[in-house]
Amino acid sequence: MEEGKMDENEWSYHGEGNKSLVVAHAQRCVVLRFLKFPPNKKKTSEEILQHLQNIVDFGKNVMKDFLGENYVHCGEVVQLPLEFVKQLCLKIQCERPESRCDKDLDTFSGYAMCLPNLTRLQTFHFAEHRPILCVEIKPKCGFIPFSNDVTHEMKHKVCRYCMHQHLKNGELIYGCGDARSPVADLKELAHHLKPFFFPSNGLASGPHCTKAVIRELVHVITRVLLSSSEKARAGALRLGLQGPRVCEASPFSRSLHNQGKNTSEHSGLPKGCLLYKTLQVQMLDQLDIEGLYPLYKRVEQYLEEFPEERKTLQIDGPYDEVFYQKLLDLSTEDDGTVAFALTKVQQYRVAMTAKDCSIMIALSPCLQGTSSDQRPVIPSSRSRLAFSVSVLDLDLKPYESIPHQYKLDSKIVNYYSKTVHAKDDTVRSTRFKEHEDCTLVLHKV
Ligand SMILES: O=P(O)(O)O[C@@H]1[C@@H](OP(=O)(O)O)[C@H](OP(=O)(O)O)[C@H](O)[C@H](OP(=O)(O)O)[C@H]1OP(=O)(O)O
Ligand SMILES: Nc1ncnc2c1ncn2[C@@H]1O[C@H](COP(=O)(O)OP(=O)(O)OP(=O)(O)O)[C@@H](O)[C@H]1O
Repeated sequence: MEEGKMDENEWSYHGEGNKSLVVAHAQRCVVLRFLKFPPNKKKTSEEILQHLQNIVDFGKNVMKDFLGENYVHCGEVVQLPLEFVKQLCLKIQCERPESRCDKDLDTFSGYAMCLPNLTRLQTFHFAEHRPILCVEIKPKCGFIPFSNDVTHEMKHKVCRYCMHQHLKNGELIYGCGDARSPVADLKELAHHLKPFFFPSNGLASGPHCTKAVIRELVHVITRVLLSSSEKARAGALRLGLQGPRVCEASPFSRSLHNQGKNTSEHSGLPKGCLLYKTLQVQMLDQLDIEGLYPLYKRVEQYLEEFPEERKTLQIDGPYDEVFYQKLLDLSTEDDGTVAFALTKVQQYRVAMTAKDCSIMIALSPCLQGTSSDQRPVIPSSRSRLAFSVSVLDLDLKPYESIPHQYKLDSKIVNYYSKTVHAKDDTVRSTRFKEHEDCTLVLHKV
């Protein structure tokens, strides 16, 4: 990146989450990712640089190994002219959603991360002039807690995600049970998808067509998620599923029940695929927050006595090879040491990170008669689709968030048990229609 020649007009607002904001370059397939902070919580430039460097190191030394070289793009920290950042911030402000404006873009340090634009196919450095369909999925937690430390029976039946949605009072959209008819929205979605999936150039229409196109989207995404690249290995972790396999509140559970099937002893995911690897990292949360919290307090007590040890314990980095090697110790035998407690705390932070990452899938039709340039392809009814799959938002969750997670966990389960589960049967039977063989549940962003 030629920092001296930065022009804000070449960059446009791309998206943002709770902690960072992303702008994309108009021609080149790169994005800049800036940190965001609440207005009264400014950090020094050194702190921001360290934070960004930690994100890059964590991706390189930990996540690349766990998830696979091909899926993780760590990027690099770049220093930008302050004037460019200020002008860019002014330019994009009007495009930011109001709900995200409680935090400001960091315009003081001049540091940001430069990453490949993962909404593009990863083999091209410049924007291509052919349609790209991009789907971002947040694969929240993929297992039900199996830890013996879990005290709330409900946590063995219903997953945290399903329970949490009720506490958030989020509105379910495109779900089968909401008051509005999703038909018009689904029709519009299908209209946009037809050029990618429908054999007759999107000219056919009607409810049957809408359903077929959306089913094909789900089919293609599933195939991409279950695919393995040749280089993909099973990953460094070997954690087996234990306990109940499927969330009782999910449509998947109902569908298995209807088919008279039991939940399987294993995840059923191919070992080289990204979903399997993501699940393995999520399962580093072996003890659940209920088993982890006392260990966190053990570390805290030690740090109160020996605050200078915080650095040696690598609580705030560096996230290097030593940090990585310690994560591989899967033993759950507590010998009462701070070392054991620390390993479990660090594994929990990594697991929470994997429970909050996103998977970006970019799909583009292969032109007829051309080779796929050695890119992976997936067949669809209209043409073959070249695709790339990447993981993003792999920022290690902070040590400080553990007490919050502990309190939140209790709040989520108590709320669900008291307010929802009591009247659950009626709600569930109306929310998810029986005999639906594909369910697309989208949430407002
Ligand atoms: O608590 P959850 O499971 O709702 O996850 C939060 C996410 O909510 P969602 O994925 O929409 O359910 C939440 O995402 P949104 O802001 O809702 O887009 C954040 O990713 C948050 O992480 P952090 O505090 O920014 O590090 C996430 O918080 P933690 O992963 O730190 O719990
Ligand atoms: N390298 C990238 N290429 C393309 N789009 C990206 C890239 N990185 C992030 N994005 C887009 O920007 C959005 C916000 O980025 P990101 O998820 O990293 O933000 P965050 O604030 O860390 O998220 P969270 O709310 O989960 O904490 C993503 O959801 C994605 O749509």
